[in-house]
Amino acid sequence: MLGTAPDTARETDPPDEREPEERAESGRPAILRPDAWRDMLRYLRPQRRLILLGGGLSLLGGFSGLIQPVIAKSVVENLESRSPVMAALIALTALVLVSAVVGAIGTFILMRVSESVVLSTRREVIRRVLWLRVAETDKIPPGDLMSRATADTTLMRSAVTTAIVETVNGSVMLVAILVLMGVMDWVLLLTTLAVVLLGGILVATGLPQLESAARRAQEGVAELSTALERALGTFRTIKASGAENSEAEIAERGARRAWRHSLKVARLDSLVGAFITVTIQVAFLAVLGVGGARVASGAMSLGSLIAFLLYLFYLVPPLGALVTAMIRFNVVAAAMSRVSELLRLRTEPESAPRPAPAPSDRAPAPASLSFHDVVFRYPGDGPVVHHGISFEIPAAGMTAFVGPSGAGKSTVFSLIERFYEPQSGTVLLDGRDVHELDLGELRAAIGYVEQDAPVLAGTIRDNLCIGMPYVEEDELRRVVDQARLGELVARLPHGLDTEVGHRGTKLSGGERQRVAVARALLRRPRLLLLDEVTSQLDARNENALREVITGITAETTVVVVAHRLSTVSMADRIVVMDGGRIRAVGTHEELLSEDALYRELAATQMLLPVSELEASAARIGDTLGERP
Ligand SMILES: Nc1ncnc2c1ncn2[C@@H]1O[C@H](COP(=O)(O)OP(=O)(O)OP(=O)(O)O)[C@@H](O)[C@H]1O
Repeated sequence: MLGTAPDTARETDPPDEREPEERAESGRPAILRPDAWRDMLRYLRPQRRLILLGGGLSLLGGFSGLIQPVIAKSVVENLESRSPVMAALIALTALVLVSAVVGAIGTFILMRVSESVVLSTRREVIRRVLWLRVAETDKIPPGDLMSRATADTTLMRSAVTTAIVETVNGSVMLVAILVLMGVMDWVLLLTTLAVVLLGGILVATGLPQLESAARRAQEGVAELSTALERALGTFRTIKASGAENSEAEIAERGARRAWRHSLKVARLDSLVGAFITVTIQVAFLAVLGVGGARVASGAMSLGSLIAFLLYLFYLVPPLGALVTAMIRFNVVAAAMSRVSELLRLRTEPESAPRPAPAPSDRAPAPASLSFHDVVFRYPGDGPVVHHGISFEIPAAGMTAFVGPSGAGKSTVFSLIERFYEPQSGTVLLDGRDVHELDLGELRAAIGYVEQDAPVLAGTIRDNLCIGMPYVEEDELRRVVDQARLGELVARLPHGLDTEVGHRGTKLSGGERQRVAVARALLRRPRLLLLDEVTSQLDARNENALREVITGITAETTVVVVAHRLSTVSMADRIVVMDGGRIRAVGTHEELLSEDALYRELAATQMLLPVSELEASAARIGDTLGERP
C-alpha cells in the first residue's frame, strides 16, 4: 500500500541567485569576488586537512629554498675573507635536497586532493543528474549536462593545486622574500616593489576578460557534445537523410567556438607570462643600477647585492605562481559556475531501491485513478496542454485514451508519474492526491511503458531488471512468457544474457516494445500505463499482447494510449481527447454512434475492424464499378 510521506524535494538553494554569466562579467576578477571563493571553498572544505598538510609541505620546501641565498652570501663572504667554505657548501647541498623532497611530497598530496575534489564533485553531479526533475532536463540539453559532468569537473582539478595553494604559498613566499630583501637593503626593496606593483596592476586588468573567455570556451565544448549527442542519438536518420555534413557543421561550430575562446585564454596567458619576465628584468636593471651605486658608495657590500639579486630572481616563482593562480582561479571559477548551475537544478527526493516481487507474492490490488479539473502547461511559454480535464478510472479493467496527435494523451501519463506538476487541479490514485504520496512508492505502484519503448544498452536481462538487482528466475520466466518474448529468447545465442546493442538496436521495433512491456510487468504494477505499445507489433504478437493485457486487467488497472482499433475496441472504456479537453467517454460501440470525432478517427486512421474495412472496400468497388 502506498504510504503518505510529504514530498520534501531536495532543493539546492543557490548562494547567489544571479546567473553565473552575470557574476563572471561583473568586472572584478574571480579571485577578488567573495562568491567565487565561497563556491571554491564549498568544494574544497571536505579536503581541508590534506590541503593544509600538502600546502604546508610545499611551503616548507619553499622556505628551505629561501635560506639558500643567505648561505650563498656567507660562501661569497668567506671566499672574500679566505675562510673555509666546506661547511656552508654541505649545508647548501642538504638544503637543496630537503627542499626538493619535501616539496615533491607536498605536491603529490595536493595532486591527490585535486583528484579527490574532482571525484567527489563528479559523484555529486551524478546523483544530481539522475535525480533531476523531468522538467529540469528540458532546461539543459543532455550533451551540455554531460559536458558539465566531465569536462568542467576536469577543469576543477587545478582548483586545489594552482588556484588555492599557489595563491596562499605564493603570497607567503612573496612576503617572506620581500622581508628578507628588506633586511638586506630597504632602498633596493622599494625600487623592486615600485616596479612589481606597477606590473601587478596591469596584469589584474586583464583577468575578468580571461574568465569570460574561459567560460565561453567551456560553453563551446558543451555545444560540441550536445551536437554529437543529438547526431549519435539519431544516427541512422542522420545517415539516411545524408545529414552528416550539416550535423558535422553544427558540431564544428561548438568546436570552433571553444577554439576561439581558448585561443583568447592562451593569448592572455602568454601575454601575462611575458609581462612577468619583463617586469623582473626591469626590476633587475633598476636594482643593478641603484645597487651598483650603493656598493660603489660603500652603503652595501657586494655579497649583499648578489644575495639581493638572487632574491630578486627568487621572486619569479612565487610571482609566476600568484599570477598563474589568478588565471587558473578565473578558469576554474568559470567551470565551477557551470557545475554549480547544474547542482542548482531541482531534484526529486531520493528513493530507496525497489525490492523485486517474488513469484510467491500475492498479486497487488489494482488502483483506481482520477483527474479533477487538471490544468497543465509545460514549463516555458508553450500553450496550455490540459484545459481542466476530469475523468474517473475505477480499479481493474482497461481504459484507452484516443484522440488526434497532440491532444495531450501522453501528458496524462506524465502527470500520473509526477514527471510534471499541474498548475491546478488534482490527480488522485486510490482517492489520494499523488502529491501527498511518497514519490518512490507512487512510482513503484505504476508500470510505465513510454511511447518509444526505450531499451538500454546491455543484455535483455539487464533491461528487464533495471532498478531491481535481485530478481528470481521464475519471475523473469513469467514475464518473458507473458510478453511473448519466449521465442525470441530461445532463438538468441545467449538467451536472456544476449547484448541488445546501444538503445536496443539489435532488436526489432516490436521486440523492443515487448521487452519494455515485460519490464513493466515484472514490477507487478497496480496501475499499468502503456503508451502506444502495440504500434510496432505484427498482428500475431499484437493479438498475443492483447491477450496478456486482458489477462492482467483483473489484478492491474490498465490504461493505454492507442491508435489501433484492435487495441482500443477491447477496452472497458475509451476516453476521447481533443485539444487538451475530454470530449467523450464510453465504450467503442457507444462512441461510434455518439461521437463524430471518434468515428472520424476510427475511419481515417484505418482503425475500422477488418469486417468493416471489407465492407467499405466492397462499397468503394461497387461505386467504381458503377462508373461508366
Ligand atoms: N516536454 C515538453 N515540453 C513542451 N511541450 C511539450 C512537451 N511534451 C509535449 N509537449 C506538447 O504538449 C502537447 C501534448 O503532447 P502529448 O504528447 O501529450 O500529445 P499526445 O496526445 O500524446 O500526442 P501523440 O498521439 O502524437 O503522441 C503537444 O502539443 C506537444 O507539443
